[in-house]
Amino acid sequence: METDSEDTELSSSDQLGPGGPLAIYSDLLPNGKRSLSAIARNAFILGLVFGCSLLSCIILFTQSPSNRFWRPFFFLSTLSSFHYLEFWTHAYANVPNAEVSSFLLFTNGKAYQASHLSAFLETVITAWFFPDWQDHFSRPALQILGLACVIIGQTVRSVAMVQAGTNFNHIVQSKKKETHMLVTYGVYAWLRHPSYFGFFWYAVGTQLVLGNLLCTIAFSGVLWAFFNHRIKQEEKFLTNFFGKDYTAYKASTLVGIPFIR
Ligand SMILES: C[S@@+](CC[C@H](N)C(=O)[O-])C[C@H]1O[C@@H](n2cnc3c(N)ncnc32)[C@H](O)[C@@H]1O
Repeated sequence: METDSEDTELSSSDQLGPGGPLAIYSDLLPNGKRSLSAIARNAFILGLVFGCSLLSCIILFTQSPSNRFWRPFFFLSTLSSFHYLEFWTHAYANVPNAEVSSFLLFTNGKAYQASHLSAFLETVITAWFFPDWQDHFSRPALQILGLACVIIGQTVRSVAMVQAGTNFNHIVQSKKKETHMLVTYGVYAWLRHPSYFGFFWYAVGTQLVLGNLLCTIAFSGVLWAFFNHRIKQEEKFLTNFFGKDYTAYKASTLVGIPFIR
C-alpha cells in the first residue's frame, strides 16, 4: 500500500528544478550565490586565519617588540576580521543581500588584491632587509594612532552596515527599490558615508601600524580618489531617489574623509 509521503516524494531534480517545490532552496546549494557550504567554509577559514595570526602576533610582540615579524600577522588578523564582518553584518541585518560575495573575498577587484599584496610585501621586505628604515618611520606614537584608526574605522563601518540594514548594498544602486528608505539615524546622523569613512581610516591605520611608508602614502591617495569619485556618483543617485530630503540631509552631515565635501 502506498503512503501519502511516498505519493508526494519527488526526484531530487524535480524538487530543485525551475518552479519545483524546493526551487527556493536552489540558491543555497553548492555553487548557488547564497551557498551555505561556501559560507560555512569561508567563515571557518577566516576564523582560523584570525585566531592563528592574532596569537602569533601577540606571542612575537610580547617576546620582543624589536622582532618585527609580528607585523605581517597583525595585518592578516585585521584583514580576516574585516572580511568576516562584511558577511556577518549582512547575515545579521541585511539577510536579503547576504551572499557568498558579501565576504568581498575575491569580488573586490584586482586593485584591491594588488594593494593588499603590496602592503604585505612591503612590511615583510622592510622587516627582513631594511629594519632601520622601517624603525625610522614607525614610531610608537604613529603606531598607536594607526591602531586607533583601525579600531574606530572597523567599528564605524560595521555599526553603519548594521544600522543601514537592507538599505546597504555593496553595489551602488542606480534604481530605487520600493523598500529603499533614507537612513538618517545612528552613525548616519553625523556621517553621511560612515562605511566609506570607516574603510578609509581602517585601511590607512593598518599601514601606519605596519610601518609601511610607501603603502601609507599609496593607500591614502588611491582610496581618497576612489571614494571622492564614488561619493559624487552615489550622491547623484541618492538625490534622484530622495530629492529635497537628501539635499537637507547632506547639508547637515559630514563625510569625514579629508577634503571630500
Ligand atoms: C556600499 S553602500 C554605502 C552606503 C554609504 N555610502 C556608507 O558609506 O555608509 C551603497 C548603497 O547605500 C545606499 N545609501 C547610501 N547612503 C544612504 C542613506 N543615507 N540611506 C539609504 N541608503 C543609502 C546607496 O543608495 C547605495 O546603493
